Parts: sequence; C-alpha cells; structure tokens
Amino acid sequence: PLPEGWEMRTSRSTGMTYFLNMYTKKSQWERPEAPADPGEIRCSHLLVKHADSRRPSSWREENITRTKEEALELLKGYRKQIVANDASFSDLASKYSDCSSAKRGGDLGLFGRGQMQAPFEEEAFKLKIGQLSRPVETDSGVHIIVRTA
Ligand SMILES: N=C(N)NCCC[C@H](NC(=O)[C@@H]1CCC/C1=C/[C@H](COP(=O)(O)O)NC=O)C(N)=O
Repeated sequence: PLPEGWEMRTSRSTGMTYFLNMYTKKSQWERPEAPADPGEIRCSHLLVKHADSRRPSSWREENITRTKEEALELLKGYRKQIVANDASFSDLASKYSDCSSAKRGGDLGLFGRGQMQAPFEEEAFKLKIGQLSRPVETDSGVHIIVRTA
C-alpha cells in the first residue's frame, strides 16, 4: 500500500500513473516511500501536572503539589482505562486534564510544527490518526496524546 497521505492517480492526457500528496495537493511521478508530511495535525491530550510543572496550577487545582512520579502513575491509570475501553479519552480528559482544553475533551485543534513544546510535537507528529501515545513529559507536566486528524 501507499504511505499515509498519498493517493495514486492516472494522468488523463498520458495515461501515466502519478502520486498525489493529499495534504499539499502536489503531485509527483515517483512512488513515495514515506508518509506525506501532514503539515498540520489535530490532537487531544490529557495533561497531569505536578509540583515541578512550569505552571503548577489548573482549573482543577489551585496549587498542584503531586510529584512527577505520582502524576505519571495517575496518567498510566487513565491510559489503561482507555486501552481497556473502560472509559473514553474525552471523558477522562474532561474530568482529569490539568489543561484548559479539558473543557473540549482535551482537543487542542489543528497545529503545525513549532507551536507545541518539542517533546509533545515530536510524539504527536509520529502518531497515526486515531493512535494513542505513550506518556510524554514536557515542562507542562505529563501527557497522553491522541491524534484525531
Ligand atoms: N496552539 C494551541 N492550541 N495552543 C497554544 C499552545 C502553546 C504551547 N503549549 C504547550 O506546548 C503545552 C504542551 C502541549 C499542549 C500544551 C498546553 C498547555 C499546557 O498548560 P501550561 O503548561 O501552559 O499551563 N496549555 C496551553 O498552552 C506552548 N508552546 O507552550
């Protein structure tokens, strides 16, 4: 199969096969080897902050004092529930995420490279659509991410 984000087309004039990058709409004759760079992606995240977070406060908790280890344990618990289909990502994010995006089920909207902290961006851009990340650490705290578009 073709790498993600590409489609095969046949040139009307020459009948030759070419390849269309569905994100940039650019075409090429060579069969692509790698997924098309999505440019922008859309993700939701569940953030658990801790005492060493850059802003250890959130809509949930005025002054966040848990340790990074405790935050990671909590996050792993949420991730287990999601993987076991015992709860939905957006349900848990809206209840437990220490980011203001909690009120949108964790949705961060569309973003390109250069907008989010590097460890978050690196993990998010690796995800396939629908895929759930492992726990990721940033200066904000610890996150799990799901790519939605
Ligand atoms: N473009 C969109 N939708 N918003 C701008 C995001 C700015 C960006 N934010 C982050 O990188 C953290 C980690 C990933 C999500 C995120 C959300 C933070 C986490 O909470 P905080 O540490 O700020 O209290 N809350 C909002 O910004 C940054 N470069 O600081």
